[in-house]
Amino acid sequence: MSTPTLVAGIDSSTQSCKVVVRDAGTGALVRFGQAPHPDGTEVDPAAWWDALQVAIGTAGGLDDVAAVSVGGQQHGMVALDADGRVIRPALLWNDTRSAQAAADLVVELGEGDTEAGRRAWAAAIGSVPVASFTVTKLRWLAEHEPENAARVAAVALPHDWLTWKLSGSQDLADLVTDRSDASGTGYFDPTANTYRRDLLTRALGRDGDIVLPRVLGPAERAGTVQGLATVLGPGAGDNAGAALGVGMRAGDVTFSLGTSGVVSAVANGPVNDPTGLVTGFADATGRFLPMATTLNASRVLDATAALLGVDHSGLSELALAAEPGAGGLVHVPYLDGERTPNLPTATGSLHGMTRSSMTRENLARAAVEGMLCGLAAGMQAVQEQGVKVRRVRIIGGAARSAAVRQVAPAVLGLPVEVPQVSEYVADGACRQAAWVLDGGAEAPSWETGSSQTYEAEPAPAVLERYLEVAGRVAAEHTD
Ligand SMILES: Nc1ncnc2c1ncn2[C@@H]1O[C@H](COP(=O)(O)OP(=O)(O)O)[C@@H](O)[C@H]1O
Ligand SMILES: O=C(CO)[C@@H](O)[C@H](O)COP(=O)(O)O
Repeated sequence: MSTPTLVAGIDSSTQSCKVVVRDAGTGALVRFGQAPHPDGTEVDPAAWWDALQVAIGTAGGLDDVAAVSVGGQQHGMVALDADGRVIRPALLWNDTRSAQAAADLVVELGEGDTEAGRRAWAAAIGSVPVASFTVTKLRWLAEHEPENAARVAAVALPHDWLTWKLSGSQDLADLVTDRSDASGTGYFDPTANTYRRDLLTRALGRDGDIVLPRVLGPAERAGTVQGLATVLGPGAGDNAGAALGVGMRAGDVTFSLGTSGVVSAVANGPVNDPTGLVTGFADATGRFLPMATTLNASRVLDATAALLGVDHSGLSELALAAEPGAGGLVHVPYLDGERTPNLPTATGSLHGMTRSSMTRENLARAAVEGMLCGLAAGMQAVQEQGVKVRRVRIIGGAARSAAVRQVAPAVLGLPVEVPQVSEYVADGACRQAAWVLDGGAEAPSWETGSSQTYEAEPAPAVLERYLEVAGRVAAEHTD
């Protein structure tokens, strides 16, 4: 029997680094490794590199792997000096300190008119920047750390930087990225497929000498891993990686429940939503990936489980023992501020507390419902951009929760599919690596694993009540 050609995919996500090794021909899983990332919203990229080394080691190394691609958390600002050194810890997608910078950039582009600014940004880059976007972090740097801003010679994203590190190059000119991740910077137009250097200059206050990673095509080679023959793929933002991993087609909507909660859909044409609820990012195949992203998903369940002194299965049992609507308890889970809706200074709140509603079961249920309602609202926003929903699938760490699987169809009023547990971002990166080797017009098709469909009696009152309470919370946090 001949030895299979192996490919590897990396997901350098918020909480950990995962490495998946698969058979390039069939997609069968061969090896896996994972290592944790430090907590916090600013992280020294060296910690990602260290975690990647551990995860690669656990996954049996890359020596026998023909190609590898890196998927990674989007938007994080990796600022490099002229010698290729990291200037300061990277500000992550969930760091909200640049919220004022985002508001300023919007109003400036609108020449003093916020609504005009939103329209102008949506037309320029397909999205209205909020604190998550790299462009706002650069403005924050220019305002708060001018000595660091003056040293910036190149700006990369987490996946770009890891790809570069794997190549062993220290030359800024060798930095590469892909269209999906570039589209989350705030200075890339995914329709024209060009950087908007004017917007970068507007943010950083410096002229066009900053090196930006070259944007590779969906299956273009980025070189090889240092010291090995392993080909490097272009990589992708994690959500575009997941879309490739789960095999999303038009009409498929995916809920990714990791640290972030993401509702995404594949579209053939661009989306330019001036409300900012939907970001018009690119996917990893040459299409588009409209998304609505919250700052609060799996960690809402983590925090509630810790509060109740249970593990994830205990939290599920409690939540499923409560009635839909949690006895009137509504959890608006803005525990880390919020991005969609854009309420960076908001905090979480519990409404409807009475002596009868304040049970452990209702607290657990309200956390699950609150997290899902935030995403249901995101799905409505995506639909308002003309996306037709054929099916909804749930992936990511919190998709393992029995309560999430069973409550989601009730909250959404739709059946939901849960693909078999897998690391879909790393799987998508693997599939991209196989595509790079194969060089075909489309990514190679792999046998998809089984999935389970969950149905429930629709409970529209849960979302209605959540939206009413969330509207009041938003009003408290809006000037
Ligand atoms: N059975 C479970 N129920 C709910 N949440 C879970 C479960 N298993 C893992 N998680 C949560 O999923 C998260 C990790 O998921 P992941 O998609 O890897 O996140 P990220 O991509 O943000 O790093 C953690 O917050 C973890 O506690
Ligand atoms: O900011 C976004 C998307 O715009 C997030 O989806 C990040 O890309 C992080 O993803 P996870 O690590 O939580 O999966």
